Amino acid sequence: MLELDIYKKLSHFDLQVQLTTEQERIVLFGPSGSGKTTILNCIAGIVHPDQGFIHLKNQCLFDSKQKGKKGKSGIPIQDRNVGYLFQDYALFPHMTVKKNISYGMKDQQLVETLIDVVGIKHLLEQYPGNISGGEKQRVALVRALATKPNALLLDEPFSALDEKTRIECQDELLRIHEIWKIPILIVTHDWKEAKKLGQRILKLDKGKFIR
Ligand SMILES: Nc1ncnc2c1ncn2[C@@H]1O[C@H](COP(=O)(O)OP(=O)(O)OP(=O)(O)O)[C@@H](O)[C@H]1O
Repeated sequence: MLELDIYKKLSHFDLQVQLTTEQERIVLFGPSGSGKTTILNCIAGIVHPDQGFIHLKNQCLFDSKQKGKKGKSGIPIQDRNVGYLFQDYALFPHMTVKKNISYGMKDQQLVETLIDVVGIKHLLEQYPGNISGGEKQRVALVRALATKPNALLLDEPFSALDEKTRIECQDELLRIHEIWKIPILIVTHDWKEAKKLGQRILKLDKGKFIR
């Protein structure tokens, strides 16, 4: 379960959102600069809310009411158990696909299942520089999940891909979520993608959810 209630002063407006979910795929949809990435960054621990709390699976990631570190910056990024997938893949270029995936891997059996579901077995010995954008994004997805996160954050994960590859990656994400039920937050600008992937779509404008 993911539960958050956060407030953060941004340059042009205040971000103020509340969200509770068990294991849904939630799409954050809104214009550029409305605060979508900041919400994901707060959950991941890259930026810190000014006030509020974030709880994930019985763990308090951040709580401004608590004294000390947890009240200021929350628990460190590496201890949050959150998978984060960016638009630009962020694979380690000097490591093979296999090494990239093994980095931080917690469950070998699960990783082997994911490699099968996503269909990247033939790429394991390749380096990121030698594989296509769609392949990189599949590898990055498996790598994000290999750490067995309690939640998955996807920031415009498929926007750089061509239509066909995008649809394939979306389908793979849906398949993965079927076998592995965790909260997934997806940022997208594509309404078609939002409707396909989101079990709930939250529209954001100037830091607030709107109807
Ligand atoms: N740490 C910060 N402190 C103050 N303001 C910030 C901070 N991070 C981002 N902002 C501002 O907050 C607003 C929201 O940024 P954010 O990146 O969350 O938007 P977004 O909805 O993800 O946009 P896009 O769709 O273009 O990626 C922007 O106006 C940005 O300049």
